[in-house]
Amino acid sequence: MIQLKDVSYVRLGSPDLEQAEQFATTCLGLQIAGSGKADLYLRSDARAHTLCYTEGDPRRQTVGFEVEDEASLQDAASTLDALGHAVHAGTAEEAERRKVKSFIGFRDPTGNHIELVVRPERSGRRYFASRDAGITGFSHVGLNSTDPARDELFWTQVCNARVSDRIGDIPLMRVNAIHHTIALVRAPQAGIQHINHQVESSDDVLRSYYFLNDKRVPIVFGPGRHPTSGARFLYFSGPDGMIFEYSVGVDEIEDEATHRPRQFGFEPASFCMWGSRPAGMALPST
Ligand SMILES: CC(C)c1ccc(C(=O)O)c(O)c1O
Ligand SMILES: [Fe+2]
Repeated sequence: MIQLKDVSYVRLGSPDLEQAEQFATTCLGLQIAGSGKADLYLRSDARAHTLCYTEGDPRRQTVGFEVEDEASLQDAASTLDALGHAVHAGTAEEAERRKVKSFIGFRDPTGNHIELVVRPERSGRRYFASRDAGITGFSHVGLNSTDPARDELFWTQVCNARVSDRIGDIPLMRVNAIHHTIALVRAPQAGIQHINHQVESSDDVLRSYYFLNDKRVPIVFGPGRHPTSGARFLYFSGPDGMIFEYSVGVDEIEDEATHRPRQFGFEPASFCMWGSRPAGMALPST
């Protein structure tokens, strides 16, 4: 069984790196960590980078997850290969571009590009962004799924993710004590459904609501509170239609052995207990 330790980074293709940089620094509140020929690296926490915009097709979206060590990576490659997933062994140059020691790439059953990485770089410098959004770190992703039940089996039985809760057929899955690191949301094709950063306080969520409104950044859901993780949240859209979420107060699963996933109905109250309705996200709004 593959053991995922944490989500590590997201790589997003973008035709306009300048626009991506502008949004990431002045709206989202990330810090530029450097740039390569066609790459823009951004930080949100102690890691060297957690988001990389790379010049190109915005449909090219990848999520990286950390595994323990080189032996675990090789085991993962064999497991995936045996299950019929084409596995790409990252070259030294590709690993350098990802600021990791080594990695493999494959697609999940929906076709999402996933990378497993060993020894992602950390930074000796403190994360310090020019816009103070209160970000404490990159925390989870929503992944599109053409068949959430099938993909849940892949993530739980092959990658050792555990379901913390379900909303309709959306599983919220953890890979460590944090309530969820991956959510699978039904969609017609592969892609990243949203990217979550944790912020320090509810004040940060509400401050950003007014700040982003002022900047004419489309707010697509919230401010609100998820009954599942308990987090207060705000979703807004960025370059190439990518949805970003700030949230604070995500539960931790205290007892791994006894936790039983709760089933919530596929209805607005299961996504927000305050009555906020999603607009511009493919979620139930009535
Ligand atoms: C996939 C959706 C929109 C969702 C639902 C619940 C939570 C949570 O409990 O924190 C999320 O973070 C979500 O993104
Ligand atoms: Fe989320």
